[in-house]
Amino acid sequence: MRREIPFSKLSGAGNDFIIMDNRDRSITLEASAIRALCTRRTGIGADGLILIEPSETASFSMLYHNADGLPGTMCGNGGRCAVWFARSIGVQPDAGGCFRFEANGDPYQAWVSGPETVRLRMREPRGIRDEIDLGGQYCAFIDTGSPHAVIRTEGLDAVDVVGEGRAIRHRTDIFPGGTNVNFIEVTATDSIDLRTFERGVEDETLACGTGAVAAALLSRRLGMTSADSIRVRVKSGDMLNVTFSEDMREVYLTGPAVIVYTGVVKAG
Ligand SMILES: N[C@H](CCC[C@H](N)C(=O)O)C(=O)O
Repeated sequence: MRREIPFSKLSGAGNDFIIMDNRDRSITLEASAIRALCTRRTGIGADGLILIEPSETASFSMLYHNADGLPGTMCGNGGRCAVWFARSIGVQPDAGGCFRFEANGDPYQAWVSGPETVRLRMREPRGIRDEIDLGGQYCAFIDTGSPHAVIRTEGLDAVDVVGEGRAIRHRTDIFPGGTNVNFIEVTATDSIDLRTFERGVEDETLACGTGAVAAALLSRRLGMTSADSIRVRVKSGDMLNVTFSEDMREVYLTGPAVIVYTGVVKAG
């Protein structure tokens, strides 16, 4: 039954999310309803929809859906926005200022590190592949909570992110579950520019958190950058920061998380 559901719309460096408090588990949304809410012009419009749910092991559980209405894998910007939203509805950090939540069965920790700024400790990366032949073009791959192919370019503005990204996203012969596709341009030994084609949104988004982490880690691993703290400028023009230990097991993503507006929507 359709009912009035309060929500907030958040932007994590331009990656935007509808977030709802479902700690009482009263909200049930079919994939088609989530897709309609995320559709721009006819819905609220967002790259994804997040439900904040109860958790037995942490302060809350983040249930993330892509704009296509289906549950997604980890969303880094969504995680940062979920923490900022949770704080706005009264969720308290521990004595050390740490917010603990779970997502996709993994534990996450986050801290408010500045005004409208959240720092998130990411899961250990997996599945690294340094060089994959796409047929005339090469990419690297890493799973930072979500699967990401990373391609180095020169002249990032001119790249056909949607056309090329979509083709690589569907190379299920190489990436069985599909993949997000990131195009990077190295701008300094500690900075890169990034544009991402997102699986589940099926379009270029203005930012991607797990993609920024993937791009930063692989740029360092493959010798394109040489710092352990990388500035990643995303399509919106915002900066994400990715900091990591030498063995890349400890990885942090930091960037803006802003409540753009709050409202009430009829859905269900
Ligand atoms: N935008 C997200 C990634 C969502 C992952 C999703 N596109 C998928 O592959 O399921 C982020 O900030 O990390």
